[in-house]
Amino acid sequence: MAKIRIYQLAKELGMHNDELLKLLDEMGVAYKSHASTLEDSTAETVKELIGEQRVAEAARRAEEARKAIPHRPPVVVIMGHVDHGKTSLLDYLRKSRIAEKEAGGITQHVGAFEVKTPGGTVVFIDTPGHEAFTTIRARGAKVADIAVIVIAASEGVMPQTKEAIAHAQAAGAKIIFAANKIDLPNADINKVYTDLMQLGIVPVAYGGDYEVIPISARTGQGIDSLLETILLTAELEDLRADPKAEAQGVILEARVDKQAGVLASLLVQQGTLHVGDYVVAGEHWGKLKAMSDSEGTRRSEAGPGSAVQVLGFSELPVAGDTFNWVPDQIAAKEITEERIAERKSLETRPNDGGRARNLADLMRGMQEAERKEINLVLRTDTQGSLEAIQNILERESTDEVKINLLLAAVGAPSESDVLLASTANGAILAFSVNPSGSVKKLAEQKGVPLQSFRIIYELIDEIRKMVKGQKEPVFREEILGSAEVRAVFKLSRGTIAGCMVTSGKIARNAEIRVMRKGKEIWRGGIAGLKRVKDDVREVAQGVECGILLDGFAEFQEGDVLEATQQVEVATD
Ligand SMILES: Nc1nc2c(ncn2[C@@H]2O[C@H](COP(=O)(O)OP(=O)(O)OP(=O)(O)O)[C@@H](O)[C@H]2O)c(=O)[nH]1
Repeated sequence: MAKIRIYQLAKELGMHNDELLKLLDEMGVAYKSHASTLEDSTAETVKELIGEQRVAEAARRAEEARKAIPHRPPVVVIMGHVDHGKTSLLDYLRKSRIAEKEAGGITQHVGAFEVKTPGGTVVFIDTPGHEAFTTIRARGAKVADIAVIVIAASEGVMPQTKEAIAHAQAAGAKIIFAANKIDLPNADINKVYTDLMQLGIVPVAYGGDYEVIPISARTGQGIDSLLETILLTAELEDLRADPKAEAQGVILEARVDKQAGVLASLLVQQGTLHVGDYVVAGEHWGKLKAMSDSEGTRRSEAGPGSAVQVLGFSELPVAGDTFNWVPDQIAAKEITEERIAERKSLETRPNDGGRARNLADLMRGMQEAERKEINLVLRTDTQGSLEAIQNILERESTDEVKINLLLAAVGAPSESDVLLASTANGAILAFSVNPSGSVKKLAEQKGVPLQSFRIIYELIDEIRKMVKGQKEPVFREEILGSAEVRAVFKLSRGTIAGCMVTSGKIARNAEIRVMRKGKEIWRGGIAGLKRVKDDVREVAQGVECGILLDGFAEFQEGDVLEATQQVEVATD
C-alpha cells in the first residue's frame, strides 16, 4: 500500500494540516513537515483516534441537544384488582385538584386530567384498569410512563393484581404500588409486602426497588406521598418533550355527540397543538376547530402532557391510534388516502392475513429479530398444574432462548391475556382450560398464537422443540418466473433493466437471481418494479417491465432475471 503524506491524510479526514500535526505531536510521531509520509500503522491509528473522537463528540452533542429539551409531566395509569379502590383514588385526585381551584368547578371527561403539586404536574389517565391501557399499547403507542397498582391492604395481592403487574411490565411502565384502604382496621401492610415478595417483587422497605405507598383513597392519607413518589420516579426517568416539535400524541377516546359531532380526546406527547392545526390519526384527519381541557376551559393551544378534547374530525378516529400534526389539508388527505389504500391492498392480497399464527411463526419472528426471549401467558386448570408447568418451563429456559412468563394463572385465557400477549409479542398456552370463542377470535385478530393442551408433556414437548430449534423451518427455493433484459437505462435514481417477462411472473417481493450465460452473478431484492409508469406488485408472462435492483446495476442485454421465493417445506 502506498504510504500516505500528512496533508493527504488531513484532507481525507477533513482536518486542517495543523490539527493533524498537533495530534501527531501528542502521539509522539516524528515528521519534518506536512509533506512527510506516515507509516501505515500510524495512519491507521490516527484514523481510529479521529473516528473515536468524532463518535464521542457526536454523542456529547446529542446529549446536549437532549438536555436542551424541557421536562414533561409523567403520564400515569391506575390499575389493580376489582374493588381495590382505583376509581376512588382517581376521584380523590380529581377532587383534590378542583378543591384547589374553586369548589364546585365543572369537570369534563377528556380521557386524562392533570394534578398540579408544588413538586410538579402529574397527568392521570382517567380510565382505570388495564384494558384501556393495553388497547392503547396494543396499537403501538406508549401512553403511560408509570403504572400505580392499587392493592387493598385489607386483602393483599389478588389475581388481577398479578395481571396488572404483568400488563405494566409488558408495556415497559415503571410500577409504583399503592397499598390502599389503610384506614380500615384490618389493613395489613405487611401482608401486602409478603404477597409481593412471593411474586419476586421486593419493596423498598425490604431493600428492593419497588415503592409501596400506604394510602387511603377515602381519607386522602398518604396521597401526597404517592404524588411525590410519582414525581421522583419521573425525575429518574428524565422524561422530556419538545414543545416546539411537530405535535404528536395519542387518541385516548372518541365519540359522536349528537349536537357537537365527533369529539376526540387527545393526549399531546410532543410539540404543541393549536386551534386551526391539521392532524391525522390512522385513516382519519381533522382540522382542529376547538379544544377544551378537563376543566372545561377553551384552549387555543395544548403542549406536551396536555389532554384536550377536540372538535374537528369528520369521522371517528380510533382510540389508541397515534396522531400527528400535518401542515395542511392536502397533506392530511393524501396521508389518510394512502393509508386506506395500503390497508385495502393488504386485505386483498392472496394468502395473507386470516391465517392463525402458531408458535413456530412466533419463534421464527424471534429468530429474525434475534430476540432471545419468548414471552408466554400460561393458563391452567389448577394451581398444582400451574406450578408443575412453571417449574418445567423454568428448566427449559436456556441461555439462548429465555422463557419469560408474562402471566401464569389459573383459569381460562381471557381477552385481557390476549392484549397482554399482543403487547409483548408473545403467545398463550392453555392447559386443560378452554378459551371462549370470543377470546379465540380476538387472538386471531391480534395475531396472538393461542394453543390448548390436554397432556402436560405435549405442552412441554412443544416448548422444548421450539427452544432447541428442532422445529426450525426448512425452506426450498422455488422459481416464480423469469425475465430477459432487453435494454438498459441509466437514470439518476439507478440503472433500470428494461425486461420482457418470458415465463411465470416477476413479483415485487421476490428475490432475484441475475443469470448471465447460465451462471448466477448476483442475488438480491427488487428496489422498484414498474409497468410503463406505474409501480406494480407483479408482472406476468409476455409483459414488459422496468426492474431496479437493490444493489446491482451492471446489467447487460441478454441477462436473465429469475424471480425466486422461499417455500416452507413441511417437516412433520
Ligand atoms: N375504607 C376505605 N374504603 C375504600 C377506600 N378506597 C375505596 N374504598 C371502597 O372500596 C370500594 C371499591 O372502590 P372502587 O374505587 O370502586 O374500586 P375499583 O378498584 O375502582 O373497583 P372496580 O372499578 O369495580 O374495579 C368502594 O366501596 C369504596 O368506597 C379506602 O381507602 N378506604
